[in-house]
Amino acid sequence: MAEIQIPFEEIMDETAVAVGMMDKYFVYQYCNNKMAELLGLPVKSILGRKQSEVISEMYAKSVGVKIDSDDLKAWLENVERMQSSTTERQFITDTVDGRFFKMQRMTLSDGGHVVLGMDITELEVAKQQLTQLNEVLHEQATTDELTGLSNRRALFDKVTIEFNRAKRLLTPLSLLILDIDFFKKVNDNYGHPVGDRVISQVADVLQKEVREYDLVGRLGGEEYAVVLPNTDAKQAGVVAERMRLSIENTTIEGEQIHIKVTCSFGVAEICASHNDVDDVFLSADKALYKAKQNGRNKVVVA
Ligand SMILES: Nc1nc2c(ncn2[C@@H]2O[C@H](COP(=O)(O)OP(=O)(O)OP(=O)(O)O)[C@@H](O)[C@H]2O)c(=O)[nH]1
Repeated sequence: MAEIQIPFEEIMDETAVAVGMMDKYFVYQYCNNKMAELLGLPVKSILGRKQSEVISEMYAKSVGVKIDSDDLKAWLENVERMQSSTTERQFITDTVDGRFFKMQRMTLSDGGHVVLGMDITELEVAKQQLTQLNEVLHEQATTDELTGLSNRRALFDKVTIEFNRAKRLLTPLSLLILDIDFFKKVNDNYGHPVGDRVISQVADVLQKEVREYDLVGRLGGEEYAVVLPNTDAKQAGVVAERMRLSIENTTIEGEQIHIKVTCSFGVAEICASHNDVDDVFLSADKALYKAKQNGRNKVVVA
């Protein structure tokens, strides 16, 4: 059988894979065009030189692989330590000019090292765009457009998480439900857009009154809920009273309009008789109903 001659040089020059070979002292013995492009240096300035020298030149000229460190010496030592301690490693590296490469490094039986790199920039960029898009979609799915507060769904999710945690850890958890009093009159007297502004400004007031781990959400219309982890009914009543006063003292300004509104609050702390989140909402809702019955602009604790 005739011996097959494989044109390695030709293949290496045409392949999309970056290929570099070093001996056991990390001196470059081979480097194809694609690897030279990855390192941002000409082939002739790579061959016969130690990896550390090549990396230092790359760093000094701000080309090739991005080195996220101010301490090049420590960075190099770390690279060589890793290269000596493992026989194979895969990782993703990015370059100063914004490309991404999936790298594979192998130690050969003679102690030499082979480094392969595949340009995956398109894939990485698509992945980043997808992540950003997911964040936007998540934001849209959980945020109330008018007020920027959490929407009903996100609020229920949060209450569910906190409900389960509180039951497990035996810590208190309170829920406030509040509703703007006689809001229909605001719409009737000033129109729907002004009504929207009122809903939005009340949301701002509520948001200012809570701690960072509390959650204010809009249940819909002119109704809101506030989740207060680690808070018993007495403390929640104090928060609700503070919110009630703050809203009462706020004037909503617009073109030639100065509107004052009040809110009624229902407060419920979770207790043994609450089997699920719906039970807590029901208790807070009943308290809110009482607040309305008792003349509005009131806080009623269940
Ligand atoms: N501007 C505006 N109005 C809304 C929105 N959602 C619901 N509404 C209005 O809010 C009003 C709520 O009225 P009611 O449920 O009768 O309650 P209320 O007038 O506040 O009376 P009480 O709650 O009993 O004090 C209705 O007129 C709804 O049309 C909204 O997103 N924007």
